[in-house]
Amino acid sequence: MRTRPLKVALLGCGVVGSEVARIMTAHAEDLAARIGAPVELAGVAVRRPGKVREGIDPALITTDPTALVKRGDIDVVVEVIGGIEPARGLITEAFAHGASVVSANKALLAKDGAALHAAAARYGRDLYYEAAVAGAIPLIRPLRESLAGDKVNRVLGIVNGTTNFILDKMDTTGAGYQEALDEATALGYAEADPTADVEGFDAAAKAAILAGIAFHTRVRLDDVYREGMTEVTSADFASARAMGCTIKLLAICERAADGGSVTARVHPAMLPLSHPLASVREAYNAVFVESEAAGRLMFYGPGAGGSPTASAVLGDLVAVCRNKLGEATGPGESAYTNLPVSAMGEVVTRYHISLDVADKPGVLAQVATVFAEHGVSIDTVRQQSRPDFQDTASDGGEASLVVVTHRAPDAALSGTVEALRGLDTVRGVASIMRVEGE
Ligand SMILES: NC(=O)C1=CN([C@@H]2O[C@H](COP(=O)(O)OP(=O)(O)OC[C@H]3O[C@@H](n4cnc5c(N)ncnc54)[C@H](OP(=O)(O)O)[C@@H]3O)[C@@H](O)[C@H]2O)C=CC1
Ligand SMILES: N[C@@H](CC=O)C(=O)O
Repeated sequence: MRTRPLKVALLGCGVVGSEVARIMTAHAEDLAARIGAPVELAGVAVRRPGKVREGIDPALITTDPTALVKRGDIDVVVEVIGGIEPARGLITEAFAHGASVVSANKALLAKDGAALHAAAARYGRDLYYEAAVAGAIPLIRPLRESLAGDKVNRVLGIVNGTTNFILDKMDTTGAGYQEALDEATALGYAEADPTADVEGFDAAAKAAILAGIAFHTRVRLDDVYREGMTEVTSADFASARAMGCTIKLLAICERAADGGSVTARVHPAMLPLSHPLASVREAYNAVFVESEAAGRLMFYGPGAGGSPTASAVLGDLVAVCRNKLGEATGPGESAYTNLPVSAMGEVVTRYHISLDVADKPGVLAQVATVFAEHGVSIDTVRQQSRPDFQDTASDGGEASLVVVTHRAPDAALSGTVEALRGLDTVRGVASIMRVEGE
């Protein structure tokens, strides 16, 4: 074993960084044995130097991450600050000053992954980011390396722990949205600004990364259709239960049947209780991969939290350190196909639409005609009178009409809903939710 240690600069010492530092110290001997050289924490960059940080030598703390990465003797930079800047500039400086980089920063990788990969290649360094998608779950490496000889056609996943935690609590305990979010934040799952979680930005970033790796193409954050989960109500859960479903915020990346394009989307969806992803509880993540030769694979585990995420960071650290010692780099970017990313309108799936309608003769026929005119085939219709509503315009009361469709293009469904809103007898569109799984 080499005795001279590899030097690691830790940028950020929050939920994830503090766990990385703790495990580096606690498992120093094991890490050294696996790498073939000891690893030494050479500096820890933070924003608030006065904060007590258990187990970290105060002499290592700095508020100048740029000076740390420019020192010239750093072998690996671990970036767990998050956000776009200064993280992006620091990673680029790290490459320029001789270091490889391990990052957990999905927001940055989804936005600027291509430029960062190009910079890493230019300087002959590694850029690893297993922790950026689905926390502790080994996913990037299996997709990039283990499935490199296969053709992945679909990736369907629960990739945000915070929203899965909230939806699970709402479903199983009847908890309110805010109560469940507060609990997820206290447990360290949520981002500093939980908007990124609940509005689906975090999952969209992960979907962009996953789609890019799975289909060997370039998918940017802006290519991902995104809907958050803040509008999901207890009434939606009741509708889902009536259909034998639950509701999950899903990231779905698909290759078109003709192989000529891909789509990536994030939105809440009803999922049959029999689907393996339906039983993913609390902040757990799971990703279902469908490939030509391997068939269906499922990856499951903790997707957020300091210690699980640190596990993925340290796995990358070991790999990058081994590459350093071997004076090699690992597999770089696999984006070589440059497939176009289709718009959401071209996505084909099923829909659950809940309408408030006047409860009088002919309404069902009117509604069915609108679906037919837009080429959307109805699978089931359920009507329920609503004694709580009084019809102001006519003799009848109001009814709730739940339509579940067969598979149809998203654009056709949007057209249908727009036309339904124009009917006098349709008082409102209470909810529209996609239905995934068979
Ligand atoms: N938390 C999780 O479960 C997961 C997080 N991630 C990703 O990991 C990364 C880190 O997340 P997390 O640990 O939760 O974030 P935190 O907010 O807990 O930690 C951020 C750290 O960065 C430091 N920091 C912020 N700005 C600067 C700056 N300008 N210069 C120096 N240091 C700075 C903060 O310093 P100070 O301590 O002084 O405030 C803090 O130590 C993010 O990219 C996140 O998306 C990925 C998977 C899961
Ligand atoms: N906020 C994220 C953390 C991991 O990426 C989540 O809740 O999944």
